[in-house]
Amino acid sequence: MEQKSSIPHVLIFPYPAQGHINSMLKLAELLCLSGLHVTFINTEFNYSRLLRYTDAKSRFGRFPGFRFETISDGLPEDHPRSVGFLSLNDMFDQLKTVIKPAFREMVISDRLKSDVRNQITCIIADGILGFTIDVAEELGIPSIAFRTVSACCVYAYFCLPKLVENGDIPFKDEDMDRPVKSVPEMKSFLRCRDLPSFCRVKELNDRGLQFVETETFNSTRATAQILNTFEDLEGPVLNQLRSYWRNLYTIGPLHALLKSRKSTDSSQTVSSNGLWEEDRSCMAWLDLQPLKSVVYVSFGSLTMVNREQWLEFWYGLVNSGKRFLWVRRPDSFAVEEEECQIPAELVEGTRERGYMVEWAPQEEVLVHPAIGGFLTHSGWNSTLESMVAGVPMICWPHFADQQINSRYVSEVWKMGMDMKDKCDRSTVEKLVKDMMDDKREDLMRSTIRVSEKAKRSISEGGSSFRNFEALVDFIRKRV
Ligand SMILES: O=c1ccn([C@@H]2O[C@H](COP(=O)(O)OP(=O)(O)O[C@H]3O[C@H](CO)[C@@H](O)[C@H](O)[C@H]3O)[C@@H](O)[C@H]2O)c(=O)[nH]1
Ligand SMILES: C[C@H]1CC[C@@H]2C(C(=O)O)=CO[C@@H](O)[C@@H]21
Repeated sequence: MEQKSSIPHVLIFPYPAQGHINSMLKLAELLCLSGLHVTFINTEFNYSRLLRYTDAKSRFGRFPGFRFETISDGLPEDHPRSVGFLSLNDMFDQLKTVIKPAFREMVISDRLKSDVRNQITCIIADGILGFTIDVAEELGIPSIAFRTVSACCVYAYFCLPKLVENGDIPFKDEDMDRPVKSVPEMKSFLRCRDLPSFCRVKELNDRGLQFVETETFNSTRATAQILNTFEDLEGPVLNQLRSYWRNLYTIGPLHALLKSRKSTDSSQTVSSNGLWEEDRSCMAWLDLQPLKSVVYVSFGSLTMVNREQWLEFWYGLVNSGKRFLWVRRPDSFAVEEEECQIPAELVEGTRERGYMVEWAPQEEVLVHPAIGGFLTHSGWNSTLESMVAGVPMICWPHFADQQINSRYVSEVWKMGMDMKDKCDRSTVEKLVKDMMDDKREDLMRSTIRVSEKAKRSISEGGSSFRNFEALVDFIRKRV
């Protein structure tokens, strides 16, 4: 049996939003399976939802060296948190004024150590929570910045000074199709509209832009960095990133790495880390649908859709004549559903070929044999999940990294179509038909290629498999 004093104790702290908690919980589980002790911090608000809607407590309960801890985000219970842009700024405020001091106090005190666990030996925090690096430095322990977005997005942020110097941003004109030349690796395909949404500003002092730029450059101060991606997918950009981040571990797709590690343990299946209640009835509905016949529609955990957009998507899906499974989060509508008169043809088309849920077991849905395509907002987790499942995509990016992810999906990985900045029923209908019929053969060829590469990366001997082992080694050597 390993001595307590030699077991690393890792503190994991995600930005308090679904897309970040998800991948960092996967990492936590992988580290526990490797025998490390882990403390995982959530905000009280997110932790109570995680307990309500998932089996996280019992799943992690089987690791004696694992603990959940919570910090208040200081916001009232009914605050929308990260949903919508205004509330994003509220969260940025809370990070500075409430979360940062609470985090420091928790880590500096001896509270996290016990008879069976060391004091914290390493902090793995979200790559946009730079204050955690200061705390690690104060304690004299290593800090690892885990940026949960794509490498191509992070690289675009590192190019921000060049984008400003060359006059690419702030946007002066409205020509969103203007090619962007300041990111050398992307100059053959990157347009203004493909830059991460935080670049869509008229003033350089925009809060969101300053936040992502500051945090990106701050992350170079961490002892090491993690990305949920793989070498075969983003190789050229990763080479560039390594001039900023000398200790970069690419260990994705994390959900697939975890699944493969757990499949050697017979008691395990895919587990949810969702902050909404999963409606599993859609799995039974999928079981009744023909092979590859269903379009899965989901815009992640933060996207807001207005009434007009919602109706255009709905008409486009119904008019395509294809079957669809649509996730409509209860908090994703700017209007109350009762206020909307639903046209009879939509009700009828949905009854015949559609199914709607408020939150789905997405990882399981995407690998279901009935799924033929994914209409997605291009959040990074969804993109990776679709890649591994070998499902082509129609991308409708909403904000942040999604604008550049969707460009890579269509122009570089060629596993989908990008409908950014458009939302009309005829475009939706055409792209659904393209994905499911007219352009399917070509799309599937590259989709399968990417999927195979992803699976190879997490299999024994693959780059992410080896990098994860190296990461565990790195953490062990620093106890
Ligand atoms: O019904 C659903 C819908 C989603 N999910 C899961 O929720 C996660 C959503 O993550 P993601 O696709 O990354 O979208 P967001 O929730 O929007 O994620 C935020 O965080 C990501 C990681 O930083 C960024 O890439 C996104 O742009 C940002 O919006 C995925 O794992 C999905 O499997 C479900 O389980 N059920
Ligand atoms: C809350 C948003 C600010 C930036 C974050 C992000 C990132 O660049 O790491 C991606 O998606 C959003 O969830 C985050």
